[in-house]
Amino acid sequence: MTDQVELRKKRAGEKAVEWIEDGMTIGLGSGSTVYWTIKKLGELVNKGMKIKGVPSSIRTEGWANQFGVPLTDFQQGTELDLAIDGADEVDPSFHLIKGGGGSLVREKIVNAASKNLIIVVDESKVVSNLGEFGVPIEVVPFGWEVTERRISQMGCRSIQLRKSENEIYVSNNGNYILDCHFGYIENAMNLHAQLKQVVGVVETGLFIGMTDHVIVGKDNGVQVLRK
Ligand SMILES: O=C[C@H](O)[C@H](O)[C@H](O)COP(=O)(O)O
Repeated sequence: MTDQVELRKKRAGEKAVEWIEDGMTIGLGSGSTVYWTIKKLGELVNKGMKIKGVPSSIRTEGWANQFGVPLTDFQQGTELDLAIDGADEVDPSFHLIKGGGGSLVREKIVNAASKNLIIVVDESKVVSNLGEFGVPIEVVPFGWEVTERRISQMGCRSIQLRKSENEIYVSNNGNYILDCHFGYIENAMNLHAQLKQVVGVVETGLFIGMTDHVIVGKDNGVQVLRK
């Protein structure tokens, strides 16, 4: 990754803390852009801000611990005021493809539990149509081959079982991920609904109608997109 891309991610990630207020409970998304949010949030906590975070991945939990961001979980009747998360693609309706880092299920649970969702991205993630980036689909390992065949019959142009260093990638939930290219997606909500009907599918990386604001990191600053 170039320094310029990293700078754009940093700008977007850091900007998001401006929406965080004392006393809030925050959903902490996953990925290299949210890393900057968590780092900045750690600075604010060290200066006395009182917040708690609910992490959406084991990696995020590690960063929160590293930067001194206090954590909580859903067991304690937690209500999330705000969630901040990254994305792999954002379209003009703020529909998203997420899960490039494999955290889609926990991210969707955290984001759906939050009153508001802010997405932080570098400008390369803002697209006119979803679909260039394959849709990650988390599936139960048992019978994944059958699940894959069913999804292939749904207009999927290519489908790959995600691997990491030649081993099958296993999500934080113990599941596999299929990366599915459908070409440009005309109706993301329909596609998501159809995929969810397939036995063995746990969740899709299509996040529809959840996002309130998008913060875009650019070469010359940040842009805040509002609905
Ligand atoms: O599973 C990973 C998440 O959906 C990430 O939020 C997404 O992949 C964007 O990550 P990054 O900010 O590293 O591009």
